[in-house]
Amino acid sequence: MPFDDRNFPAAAAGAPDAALRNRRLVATWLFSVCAMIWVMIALGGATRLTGSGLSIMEWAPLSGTLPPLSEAEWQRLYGLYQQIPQYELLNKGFGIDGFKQIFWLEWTHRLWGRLIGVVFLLPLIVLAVRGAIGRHLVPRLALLFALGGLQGAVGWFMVASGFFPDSTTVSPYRLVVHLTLALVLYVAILWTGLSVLRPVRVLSGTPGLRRLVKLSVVLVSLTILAGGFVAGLRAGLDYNTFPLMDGRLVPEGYARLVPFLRNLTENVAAVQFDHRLLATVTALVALATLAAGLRARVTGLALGALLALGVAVAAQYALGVATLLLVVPPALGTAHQAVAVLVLTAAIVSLHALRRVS
Ligand code: HEM
Repeated sequence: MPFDDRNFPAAAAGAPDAALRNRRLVATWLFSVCAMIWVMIALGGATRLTGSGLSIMEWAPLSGTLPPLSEAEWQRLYGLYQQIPQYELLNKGFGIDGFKQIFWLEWTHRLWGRLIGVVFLLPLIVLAVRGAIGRHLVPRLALLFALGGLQGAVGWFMVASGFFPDSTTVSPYRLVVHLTLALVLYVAILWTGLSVLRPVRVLSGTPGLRRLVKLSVVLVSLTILAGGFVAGLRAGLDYNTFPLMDGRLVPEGYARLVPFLRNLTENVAAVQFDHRLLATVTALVALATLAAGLRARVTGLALGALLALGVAVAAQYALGVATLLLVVPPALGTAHQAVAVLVLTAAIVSLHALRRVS
């Protein structure tokens, strides 16, 4: 969908100042939602890494907003938790106080999700009614809201896989679907906000630079996907050396599963190796992209975004290695998950700033 003045009725009516104000207002709102999704992704990482994600066995989008308000309600929820294998296998006998500790993080994660929905929907209605957003943009934003609701359902679909017999964690596949949908939503809202703010397409950079930026976006996305499988399989708890894995560059047993494709998602050694390899290629390509941008003398937002990409990817690489060497402490693992979103953000803003005029 093109972003032009038809999306901002005040401009069409010949009021450029009002249109500019509307654009800034709408963009600020969309970027605020992005910031909330970023916090949500970090909270999700902390929830997973502290083993809190399976503590609420019900999916109650409305009534679940309130935490337990009586001792009887705490006991009821604790009773439900005692029925799942994670309690039997990992937390047996940790008592109501232990249960409360893991409950609060998962509850906060869900509450934050509901808040994002409210912060998206209410301004959407108000801005659309006041004519601050035009007819052309409303369906796209409504679709994004519906996708947000779907993400809540996918979250529950993921959590439900943790209740299977003998299971103490959720399915890695469902975890990756949940992470991917969160990032698709994040990128779509970010891109929409950027397009609202900068509807005029100014061509800058060279075709070679634009190709490198696109490659960076693809590689960052693939590395994040691979990271999802490392997290889902808890593959960071093994091979805690760098750069060698058990004394070898390519770990023994890389291709031990048949058919071969299963190794990419189910074999701890291969999943961790692939993430390392992809991260290394991503970091090199992102730094080459920054160098190409400096050579092409890009300025303004494009320069800022490319510099941010270089810094973020280097920090993320270092964080990844530290997380691995220290055997995934929750604080570092959460930071690694959060900074991944910043790397993606820098790559997407670079792409937007350098996009081609059609
Ligand atoms: C461009 C660089 C990198 C990106 C974008 C990236 C991204 C990610 C993401 C998104 C996750 C978690 C996904 C989730 O929780 O669902 C993850 C997990 C992980 N990554 Fe990276 N990563 C990068 C570099 C590295 C490097 C260089 C290493 C180590 C050599 C590393 C080691 C790990 C480990 C051990 C985990 C699992 C942590 C956990 O269980 O929470 N990463 N990565």
